[in-house]
Amino acid sequence: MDLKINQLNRLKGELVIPGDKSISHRSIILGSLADGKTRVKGFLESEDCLNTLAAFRAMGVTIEKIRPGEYIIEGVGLYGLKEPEQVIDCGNSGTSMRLLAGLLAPQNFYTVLTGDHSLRHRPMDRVIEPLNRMGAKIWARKGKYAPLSIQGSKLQGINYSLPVASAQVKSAILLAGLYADGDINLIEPGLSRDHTERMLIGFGVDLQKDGNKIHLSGETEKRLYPQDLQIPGDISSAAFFITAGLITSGSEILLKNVGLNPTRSGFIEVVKKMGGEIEFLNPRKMSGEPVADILVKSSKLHGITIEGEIIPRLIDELPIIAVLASQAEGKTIIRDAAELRVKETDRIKAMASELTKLGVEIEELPDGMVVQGPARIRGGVKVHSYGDHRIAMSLAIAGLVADSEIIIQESQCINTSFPEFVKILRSLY
Ligand SMILES: O=C(O)C1=C[C@@H](OP(=O)(O)O)[C@@H](O)[C@H](O)C1
Ligand SMILES: C=C(OP(=O)(O)O)C(=O)O
Repeated sequence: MDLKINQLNRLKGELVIPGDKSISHRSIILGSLADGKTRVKGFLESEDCLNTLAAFRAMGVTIEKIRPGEYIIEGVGLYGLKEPEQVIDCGNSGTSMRLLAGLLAPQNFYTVLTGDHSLRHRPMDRVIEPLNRMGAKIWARKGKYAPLSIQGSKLQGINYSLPVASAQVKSAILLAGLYADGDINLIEPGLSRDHTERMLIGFGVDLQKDGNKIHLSGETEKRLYPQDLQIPGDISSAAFFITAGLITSGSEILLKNVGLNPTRSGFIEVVKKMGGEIEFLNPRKMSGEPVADILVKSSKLHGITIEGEIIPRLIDELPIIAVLASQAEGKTIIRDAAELRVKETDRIKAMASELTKLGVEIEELPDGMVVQGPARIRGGVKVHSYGDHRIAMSLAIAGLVADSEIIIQESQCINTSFPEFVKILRSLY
């Protein structure tokens, strides 16, 4: 489907950003494993999270929709999942596949996980390797790719230094660890999003975290207690509209209820460093996560260097940061972000090729990119999403400052993480 975007200035208004994708996945997983009813409000009804939800229904969990975004999960306890009759289809969602691989490895049944073309070409060996070391029996196409077949088995603990800062790998091991004989000791090379740790603790699991070290004892009997969860707005979705407010002239927008977990909010640090006018109102906590309303105004931005420990804390925001950089004075250099090459598409290559079509001077690095701003965005151009939701939305925001209409091809992938994106964008015209 083509998405047509026209120039837009003076963005005004109050936007409600939909629920966090990472937390929505985890609410279904942990709610299903708890003993009793968990109520979730603000659940993100995007394709990825609905795939996780469908997987648990297929494993015998009753999940009732009360109203949009509100669900009751009848948790079956750690040992109550049932063997699904069918292959589990994770669609486009790396989070679903990697977290489920960890959870399914210690069950007393057999499962097969598959996904769409993109997901079947993303590396799964990063979870298979540590899980098999714990005693899991997981087989993969070419040892690395989905479909994965998992024969549940008894697991041991593990001492493991993660080779990449990945919340999905960490979470897969912790979910497997709920069933393991022996301790789980993890060391992360850099801090990645810590929603799994916060939520496991919130559900009553005795987990210790000290900087980049995580300990889950194998001694204590594990049990998850049901919760009432309110999911904050997704900072990764908010980033598109924050950028829109910053780069269009005469704009002032308020984004309500945005999650500001420090392991996720590297994007905000980048905006401030580039000179963005951004304010935080009404700071509060929501289900153990820091949240605020964000006021953003059109700003004069300048280029910066983004590298090192901040990268995992803004990994999904790098495509939209490339757009932000295209409107900033001077050079923005992004390094240490080779992980972008193994997301839904190669996001370095995709942004470099599509922003070049729009007239931006952008150079691809093996682990990042260099963007020279400020660029005049060329109108009358067709760009491609590569089937990747974050590429599609980043290009749409670039279109707001284009000379004339641009067209984003294959834009339906936006439903992966942000089905309301186009509606919210149109409300600003
Ligand atoms: O755990 C999660 O919810 C996620 C972790 C990140 O992936 P990696 O763990 O591969 O870095 C991120 O890119 C993805 O969108 C969601
Ligand atoms: C990389 C992403 O998600 P996942 O890994 O779950 O497919 C994303 O949402 O940008």
